[in-house]
Amino acid sequence: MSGHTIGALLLGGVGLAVVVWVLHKLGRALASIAEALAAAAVVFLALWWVLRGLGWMVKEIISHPRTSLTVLAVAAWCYWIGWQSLALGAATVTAVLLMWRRCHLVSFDHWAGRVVRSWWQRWMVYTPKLPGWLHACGLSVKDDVIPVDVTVSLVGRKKIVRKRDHQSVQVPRVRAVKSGPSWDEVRVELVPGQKPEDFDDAARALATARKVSRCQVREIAPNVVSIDFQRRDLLAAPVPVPALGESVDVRHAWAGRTEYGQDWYLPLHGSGSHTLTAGASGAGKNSVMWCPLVSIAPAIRDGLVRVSGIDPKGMELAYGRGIFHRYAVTPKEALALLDDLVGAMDARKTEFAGRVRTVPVSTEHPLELLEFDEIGALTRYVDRKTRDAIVEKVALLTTQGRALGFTVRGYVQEPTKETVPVRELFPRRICLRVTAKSHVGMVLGDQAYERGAWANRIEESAAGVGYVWGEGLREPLRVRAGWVPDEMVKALETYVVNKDVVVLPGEGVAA
Ligand SMILES: Nc1ncnc2c1ncn2[C@@H]1O[C@H](COP(=O)(O)OP(=O)(O)OP(=O)(O)O)[C@@H](O)[C@H]1O
Repeated sequence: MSGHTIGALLLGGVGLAVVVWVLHKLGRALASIAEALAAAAVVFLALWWVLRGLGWMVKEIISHPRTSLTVLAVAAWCYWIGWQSLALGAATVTAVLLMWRRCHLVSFDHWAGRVVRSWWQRWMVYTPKLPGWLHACGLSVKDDVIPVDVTVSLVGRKKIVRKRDHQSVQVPRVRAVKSGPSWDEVRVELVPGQKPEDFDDAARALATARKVSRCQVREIAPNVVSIDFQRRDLLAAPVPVPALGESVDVRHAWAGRTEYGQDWYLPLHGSGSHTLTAGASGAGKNSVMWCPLVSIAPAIRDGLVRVSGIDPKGMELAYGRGIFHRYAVTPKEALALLDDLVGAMDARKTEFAGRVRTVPVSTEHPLELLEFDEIGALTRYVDRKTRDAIVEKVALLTTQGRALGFTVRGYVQEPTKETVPVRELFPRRICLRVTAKSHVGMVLGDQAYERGAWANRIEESAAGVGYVWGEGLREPLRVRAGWVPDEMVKALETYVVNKDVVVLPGEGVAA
């Protein structure tokens, strides 16, 4: 080998060593850059997820403040004070709530029960299950435009893929759930492409999906409907009049049952005793009239309560004619009866003025109870002079009668101002089944319908069912008057008229 070749080989070897060394350095520099980039990506991703998590938490706290704050409070309590005291506190609160529920079910349900139940129904029933039910009942909107995925490869080629198996489906979102004693009101927000009528058509299918007997749909706003499910109905069957005792409280006469399955009482004397009951034909107005009379039967027989009846149809009260101390059918007779009552009231006023503030009920000064059936027939459909006189007398009795022991109970089919001009003078109103939504407001006042008094939706088969509102009731209360069959009216008459009869009308009469 010549010296020239050896020199070239040596030079080549050195050159290769330099190249390897440069590559080695380059590799190490690239590796540390890649490492730094990877570390930065990990930090960035972690930060991104933390921020997303925080954003989600803030959103949840704002949109569900009660649930989130409860969870936070429980977690904080467990962390700072310990779970034992939390368990003890929870047990104490539960015991207090149970006692409250036992002592006063209606106020418990209004302030606590329905809040917890609404929360439970929303998160355990409607939020997880309603989307599936809506979808199954055809109340979802499918996005028929097939999604297109665009992929850009490294070499710049665009690849278009149409996925047929991932069609998106939009389902109405649950906005709020309000759970009453019998009904759940679930407000949902419609998605574009839907209209409230679609929900009306699917109401029966939705009831089946929820496994309840009834479902109704109400339009709340152009894009919000309330889907109402009836969970249970304690007033589905007629309410029999229970066996009543000899002791009677005319301020607290048994009248039927409430939707909570509790007894419903009406005052026939004192504050809030003048009562107007509205209901379409066959709504059960007569059971609202007869039932409290049955429960105060001993007081009627003993002369502590004197019942007068105005019966324009000449049928209903005539069936228990013997119960009534005064009785009128024609407008002329009605006016004479009212004149007599107003005269008695004036006499009592003269006798007691300045001596007592409320006349005590006694046999000398009995509670005068006027049952005015079909009040509209005499305050609208008679000649003007008689009508004005009747309206004037009823107004006198309702405005001055309370403290003097005079109570008026009127019954009307059509509760408009023209039919019952003295409507506002009755402090207590009962709305049985009516034919128009507007009648609910006329009887129970503004907002009654919005707050759940859906008297226009009561079925014809549910005679005696109605709503009461006001007088300390925060929400309209669904009630059903006790069912008084004809035999019981006759038994009441016999008991009142014949002093030898010892069997109370509520006993031994099949309901
Ligand atoms: N509380 C009740 N429970 C069950 N069924 C009832 C009740 N009240 C009434 N009914 C049924 O409804 C029918 C009609 O009732 P009711 O005569 O009281 O109606 P109404 O409102 O007075 O009608 P109208 O104004 O036409 O006289 C009764 O014959 C009875 O079959």
